[in-house]
Amino acid sequence: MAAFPQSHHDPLNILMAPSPLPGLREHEAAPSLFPTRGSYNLVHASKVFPKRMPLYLLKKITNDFSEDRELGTGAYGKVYKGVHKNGETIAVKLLHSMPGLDDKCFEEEFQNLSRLQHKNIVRLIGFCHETQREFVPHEGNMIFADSKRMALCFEYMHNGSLDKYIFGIIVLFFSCMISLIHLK
Ligand SMILES: Nc1ncnc2c1ncn2[C@@H]1O[C@H](COP(=O)(O)OP(=O)(O)OP(=O)(O)O)[C@@H](O)[C@H]1O
Repeated sequence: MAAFPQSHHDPLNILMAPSPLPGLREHEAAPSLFPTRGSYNLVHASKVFPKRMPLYLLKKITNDFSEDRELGTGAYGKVYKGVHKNGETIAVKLLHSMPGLDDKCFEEEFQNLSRLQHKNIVRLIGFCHETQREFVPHEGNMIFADSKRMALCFEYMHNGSLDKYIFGIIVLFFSCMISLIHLK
């Protein structure tokens, strides 16, 4: 049975988690993302299940996906540092719109990532899947069209990604080799 209810009327509903979330009793339902009183721990709350994060919130915490918040670029999109007003930090991967990345593909990827829970795997803590109406250039004119924004939010890794370490180790290895050759 699908973990998410499918709706043929509203494509955004395909990612809406039922309430209360599976495995939780009514009084244990995951708290809202938005802090209502005191500080709210984004990362802790998402230990229950990745949460829907509205686009406006992701824009707010990434300074509207500004360049100075870019952490890196992968095959599927850019990754931004999102800093919540309470100081919590997350990594927001804003997916490129690309052929083949439809709602079904996004949902499958989301389901797979949600199931991955291991201390050595960066944890998915939220997602965003929204359609906005906006002016876009089209054949020399500006037209009003639907634009889909999809993002995946992960725990922020303070030390960056493993590939930087591997690259660092390779550089260190070759510098040592060159020093040894010079000593000979
Ligand atoms: N959770 C994170 N915390 C901090 N930095 C991150 C995080 N995730 C990604 N990054 C940064 O963003 C860069 C791009 O990450 P991304 O996962 O998009 O691409 P990738 O690691 O090349 O994998 P792929 O393109 O296959 O998805 C990484 O190299 C890293 O520097």
